[in-house]
Amino acid sequence: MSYDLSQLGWDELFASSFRPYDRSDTVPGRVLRADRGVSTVLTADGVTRAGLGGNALLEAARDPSLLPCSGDWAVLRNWPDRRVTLELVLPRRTTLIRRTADKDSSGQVLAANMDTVAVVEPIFPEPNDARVERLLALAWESGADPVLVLTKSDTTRDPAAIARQLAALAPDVPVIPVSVPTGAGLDQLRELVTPGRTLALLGRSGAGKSTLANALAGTSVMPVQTIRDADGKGRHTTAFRQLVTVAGGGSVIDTPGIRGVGLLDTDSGLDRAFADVIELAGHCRFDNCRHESEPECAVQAALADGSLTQRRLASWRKLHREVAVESRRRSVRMATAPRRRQH
Ligand SMILES: Nc1nc2c(ncn2[C@@H]2O[C@H](COP(=O)(O)OP(=O)(O)OP(=O)(O)O)[C@@H](O)[C@H]2O)c(=O)[nH]1
Ligand SMILES: [Zn+2]
Repeated sequence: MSYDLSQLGWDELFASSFRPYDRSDTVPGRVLRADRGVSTVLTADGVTRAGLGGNALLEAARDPSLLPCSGDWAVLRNWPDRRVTLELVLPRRTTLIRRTADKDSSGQVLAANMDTVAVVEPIFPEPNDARVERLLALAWESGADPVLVLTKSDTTRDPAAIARQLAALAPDVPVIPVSVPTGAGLDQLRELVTPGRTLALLGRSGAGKSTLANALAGTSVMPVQTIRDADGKGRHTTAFRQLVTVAGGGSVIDTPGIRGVGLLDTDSGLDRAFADVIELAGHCRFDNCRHESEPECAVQAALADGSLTQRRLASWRKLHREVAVESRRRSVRMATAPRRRQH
């Protein structure tokens, strides 16, 4: 089998970062899934399983976020005994990364090198505004283009009305209601997985990510949970997660259904996700306006005329606080890390 890697997004830029490692016993490949220590990788010769090589282990010890993840392009090395090792993760162009509970961790990379991140939120049960805002901040932060996908649109009479409501929480983000059983909205998503393009799906467990990935891929390559709880929450039953190739080119990365996502310590994603609030704040009389009781505060004015909701402002403040706390934690970590290493 010979696979054309350009269908998966391999281009001149990735090729040039591979070149220094290009030897007779190395090949590039894209990570379909990464389990502890073993990655499933698609190369021009087909799918192969690779353990972590010495170099990759060293890199990961230095920075765990450099462990391979779905979507990574990597350097594989073929050994004379037919073993294959993953030696290096090539620099990522975009990275979907969340803060983990482990406070020493540099964050968990959920997916890499996607062009688009779909925040996947079900229409049934009711979409959760705060979750959508948080996931959109994470999606913006990744460097890829976000879209908001509202799944299970067949479960409500007027999905367009719900899409309009949610559009207010998603400035500059296309909102696409979809249904897998009826096929509604799927064509719009297919445009995001044309040859060379990668779409990552991000959303809570039961949101309908695997169902969507399967529908886009064209064949059922991932087991989908069949049990739907009475509350519509579903159960986390799928452990088999990966990047799937779409017939005709392109790929979809299905990320694990996540309960909570912590934001890391940068706020550029947050600023994009709350572009409406940032825009308003730019019109306040004082540069350092706290939007509380200052005179000529554009944010307070928007609250008064109803163009901004108290809920959204509170949500923005909450996420900002979270990022600030994480930022302080991180600087403390950085200050103490070298000392710790000496012991
Ligand atoms: N009616 C309807 N049900 C859907 C649709 N898409 C998904 N579902 C159902 O929603 C449930 C959850 O779908 P999954 O695709 O497993 O959700 P997931 O986001 O992958 O969940 P995790 O694997 O836990 O992360 C399943 O019972 C699906 O059959 C849809 O468009 N319409
Ligand atoms: Zn203000």
